[in-house]
Amino acid sequence: MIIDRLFNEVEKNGNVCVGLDTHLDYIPVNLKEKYQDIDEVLFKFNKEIIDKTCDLVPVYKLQIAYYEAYGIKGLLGYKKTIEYLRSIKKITIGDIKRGDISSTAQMYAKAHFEGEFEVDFITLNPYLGFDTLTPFLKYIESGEKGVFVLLRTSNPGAKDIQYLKVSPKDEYLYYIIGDRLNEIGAKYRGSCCYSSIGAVVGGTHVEEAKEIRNRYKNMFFLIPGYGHQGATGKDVSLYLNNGNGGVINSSRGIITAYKNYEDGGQRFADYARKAVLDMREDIQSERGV
Ligand SMILES: O=c1ccn([C@@H]2O[C@H](COP(=O)(O)O)[C@@H](O)[C@H]2O)c(=O)[nH]1
Repeated sequence: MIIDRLFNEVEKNGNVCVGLDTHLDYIPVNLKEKYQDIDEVLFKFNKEIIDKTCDLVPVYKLQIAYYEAYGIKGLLGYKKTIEYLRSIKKITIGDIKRGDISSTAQMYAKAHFEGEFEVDFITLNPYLGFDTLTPFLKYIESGEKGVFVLLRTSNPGAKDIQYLKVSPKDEYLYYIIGDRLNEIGAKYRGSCCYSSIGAVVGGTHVEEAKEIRNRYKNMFFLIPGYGHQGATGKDVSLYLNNGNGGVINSSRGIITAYKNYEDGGQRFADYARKAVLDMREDIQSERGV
């Protein structure tokens, strides 16, 4: 199952998920000058970062907005990147945050679990209701695909809706979501004991971390918020379980790390590697590894 593959990759390579949120402003001028087409610029930048980090990380996440924003050529850059990652057997997360009525969700599933934009995991937004997840289940059942559903996000506005107290137990709304996902996900657990239905849990809020980790023992977490949004190794470690059970995303903190160095433009991929190594150490030091 895909979740067992991810679990094993984490055992081998640690928890860092490199976020390829590739804005053209993040790409050094010297690289942009070499290629005419946007898809090539995006892909070449991503490829250099992937080649320099793939022995250190279990998974890559591409936030699709960064590619959609550049139109057809941008999406071609997305396609080339995920194809490359899959060709070197790295696990891919398409951060697409979709969620719609089931007839439309069926087409989202086809779009991102088959064909030109095929990835291993996608992110979903459950706020239209749990029936919106149904079209994805046949892919999850095949063992080849998984999803991360938004549970409690990393942004300050998470408090606006996700923290509303809801009857009958007067608990935060995100627990209602989590409990139901846990039930649905029980059918799709791998031998690692985690389900291929995982959750997105922002690492920036720590007060409820222990409760969330304990309550959802069989749920694998995608944890954004490290670095640029302020979460530290200590914060994100609260969402792990013996060093596994989650991957921690950093996008700007890794792909723009080169901007802190004078020779960064020439060596952006080396500095991305350094940022991954520093992040791994920061997380592992919390476990005393
Ligand atoms: O709660 C959430 C869910 C998703 N994200 C995504 O993660 C990355 C974070 O980027 P950084 O540059 O490391 O801040 C980005 O793709 C978001 O869309 C999130 O931040 N929080």
